[in-house]
Amino acid sequence: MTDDALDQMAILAGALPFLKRYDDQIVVVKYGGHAMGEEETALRFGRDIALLEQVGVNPVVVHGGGPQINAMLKRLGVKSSFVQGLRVTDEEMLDVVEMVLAGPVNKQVASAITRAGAIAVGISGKDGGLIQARKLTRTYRDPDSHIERVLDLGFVGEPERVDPRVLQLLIGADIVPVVAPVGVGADGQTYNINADTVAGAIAGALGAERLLMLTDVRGVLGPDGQLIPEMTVAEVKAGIEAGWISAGMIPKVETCIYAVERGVKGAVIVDGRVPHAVLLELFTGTGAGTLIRA
Ligand SMILES: Nc1ncnc2c1ncn2[C@@H]1O[C@H](COP(=O)(O)OP(=O)(O)O)[C@@H](O)[C@H]1O
Ligand SMILES: CC(=O)N[C@@H](CCC(=O)OP(=O)(O)O)C(=O)O
Repeated sequence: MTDDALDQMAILAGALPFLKRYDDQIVVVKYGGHAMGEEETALRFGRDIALLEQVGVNPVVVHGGGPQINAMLKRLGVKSSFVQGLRVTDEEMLDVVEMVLAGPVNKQVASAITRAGAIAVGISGKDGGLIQARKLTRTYRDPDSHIERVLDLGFVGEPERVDPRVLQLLIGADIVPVVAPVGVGADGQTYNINADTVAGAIAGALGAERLLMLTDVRGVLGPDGQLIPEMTVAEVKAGIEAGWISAGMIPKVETCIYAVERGVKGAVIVDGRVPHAVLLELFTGTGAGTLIRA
């Protein structure tokens, strides 16, 4: 038995009460591009997801791939920019984003899970009408004129409607769905959507028991830099207002709020760099990151 399998066994040894709680429940796991790291990290993640499936949980994986898109853009010599944490996406950029997310990244994640003994199928939000999207409209206040202006990020979208039937079919057949965050408009236009947002929308539409957001920080850190194990929606909103929750953490906590307000029992931000982060979060009493509840 490998060290990794022994670690999994050790976590499962005390997990009986938690196994009952999550039996046949849906757990949506957002696997961020930063958490993916080297091939061995992806394989270890795949083994944890396969184990969840094998012990009776129904995992659904939504992956990102920001750093992987950046690497491909570098190879192609294409420059990219972000506004409010979102990639400005023109037609050329959209081609690269879809190619990378729905291509190698999606297949690498699905194949890591399948190699570990479960069956995983990779799809994008365009398959089976999963994510009907619309162009994202955001406004910002011009700091000089104080006039409210519309932000144009090109083909960046937001989910308008999630049709979970394709996911339910796969889950019903004991297949782990692996979703790339690309959606399609009513007119057939493809949209690039932030993976956190897609994970929240899918967790809400499926009535998931838990949403786990795997990233490369320990969770939400307070003003003193200490990890906060549990927060209410009101406390999160106060943290954003006060400014100590900022940058890339904002879409993450906003996604968690969105999900818990739609009935997801708990949304957690977890450090995906920690070996077996998913198992530790679900199957140990203390959890590993920041739990956000209604
Ligand atoms: N209060 C906070 N606690 C933890 N991280 C925070 C906080 N405020 C801002 N951040 C930033 O948010 C980042 C996580 O978001 P991001 O890099 O977009 O993750 P991912 O690539 O996994 O989607 C952290 O690396 C950190 O720099
Ligand atoms: C609109 C937008 O910004 N889309 C993201 C989609 C991938 C993503 O969200 O990846 P991570 O979770 O690894 O950050 C992008 O183009 O990078």
